[in-house]
This record gives sequence, C-alpha cells and structure tokens, in this order.
Amino acid sequence: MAGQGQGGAGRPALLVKIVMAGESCVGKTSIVRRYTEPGSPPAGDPTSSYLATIGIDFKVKPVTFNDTRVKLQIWDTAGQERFHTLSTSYFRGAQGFVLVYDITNLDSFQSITSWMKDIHEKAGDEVDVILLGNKCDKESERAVPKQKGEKLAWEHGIPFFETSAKDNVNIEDAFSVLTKEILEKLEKISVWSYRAHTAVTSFSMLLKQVVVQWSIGGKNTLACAGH
Ligand SMILES: Nc1nc2c(ncn2[C@@H]2O[C@H](COP(=O)(O)OP(=O)(O)OP(=O)(O)O)[C@@H](O)[C@H]2O)c(=O)[nH]1
Repeated sequence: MAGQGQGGAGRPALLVKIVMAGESCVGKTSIVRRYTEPGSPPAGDPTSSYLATIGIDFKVKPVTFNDTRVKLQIWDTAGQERFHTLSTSYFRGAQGFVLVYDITNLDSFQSITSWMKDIHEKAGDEVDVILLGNKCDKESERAVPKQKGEKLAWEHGIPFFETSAKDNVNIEDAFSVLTKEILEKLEKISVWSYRAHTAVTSFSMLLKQVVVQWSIGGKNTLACAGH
C-alpha cells in the first residue's frame, strides 16, 4: 500500500491535489464545503445564498488511509463559461478530479463529455476521475435518470455516485474512493519523484491563486441560471 513508508507516522503527509470540475451551479463549492467543513450550513438551505465562485479557491482536508497520512488539497474552480480558460489552467498537475453535474439540469449532464476532454487534454490520461450526479435530494425535479449517469461513467471507466451536498449523501464515500484510487496509482511510482513534482506544481498553483484572488476577488453574488 502507498502508505508504507510514505506519509506514515513521523513523515510529512503526502500532498494530493484534487480539482472540482463541472458547470456553474451544480454544487461544486457545496460539496467541498460539506466535505471539508462538516459544521457549515447545508447547501440548498434557503438561508444560505448562492455565491458563484470567481476564479479559484482551495481547501485542505487531512485524511489517513491505511496508516498513510494524506493532505488533500481540493481546488474549487468556477463553472461559469467566462472563467473556463482560467479554471482549466488549474487542471495541470492534479492527481484527481471530481466531475460534477446536477441531476435536475440536463445541460450540466450533457457537458460532462466536454469536461472529460478538457481534463485529459490538460492533465493527461492517467489521472483519476469520479463522476457525481449532485442534488439527488431533489428527486421530484430529476431531469437525468440515474442509469444515464451510471452508463456515462461506465463508458469512461470511472466510479459514479449520486450525491447530495444538502443531505450529506455519498460525499465522504466519493472522496474516499477517489483518494484510494490515487494512492494505489502512487504506489507504483517513486515517492521522492512524486514529492518533488507536487512541491513544484503546488507552489506554482498557489502563486497563481494569490495573483488571481488579488486581481478578481473570491466569491461574488452573481446568480447562475435558474437562481
Ligand atoms: N437541493 C440542493 N441544493 C444544492 C446542493 N448542492 C448545492 N446546492 C445549491 O446549488 C446552488 C449552487 O451551489 P454551488 O455549490 O455554489 O455551485 P458551484 O458548482 O460551486 O457553482 P459555481 O461556483 O458557479 O461554479 C446553491 O444555491 C446551493 O445551495 C444539493 O445537494 N442539493
């Protein structure tokens, strides 16, 4: 297992970079918040207003897997079209992607193939991806049958979950499966070359994020379609 000798007790935790991708308003920020800040107000709560991501943001979640200490650095990209070039520029150097659509929004599902293309173009074919059909608490508004999500994931050979950031359905499991797949892959490469690689790409991503946040801010109150 990747853990033995890497990120074990007394050693620095392994840094793993995960990027959230998908159209605007599908729930990327809410999923990250639910996973990294369990005490925050639930998504879909009428008292929590929607704030579109502007540019890029990230959160860190420490986890332990089979004695391996891992620091998940989860980058939350903006889904709005005008940020597409900026968002996809963060894909490079990531080990994993959480690709999200909204089960009540057919367009967000139909765009998944294009997001998959962006991921493979920018991050290569070896990265791990999971597909999430979010907002499964809104069954009465469902526009994408579960079988369609399962079929698409099967065609791409990736795991699939229907999730609800609002009701905390499958969020933990989805990140666990992705982290496990990434660690299994890392097991096959040299830990030190991996550490050097992540140190360099992480530094450049952080630097870029500081510049972007400084120039355009973090979140704003622009509403996405349907809100
Ligand atoms: N009912 C329900 N609403 C959700 C869920 N997840 C997110 N929402 C709501 O959907 C809206 C958009 O959520 P965000 O998490 O900001 O979406 P996003 O994908 O990060 O959007 P961008 O920042 O524009 O890319 C907000 O009003 C959330 O409260 C969910 O699982 N169920």
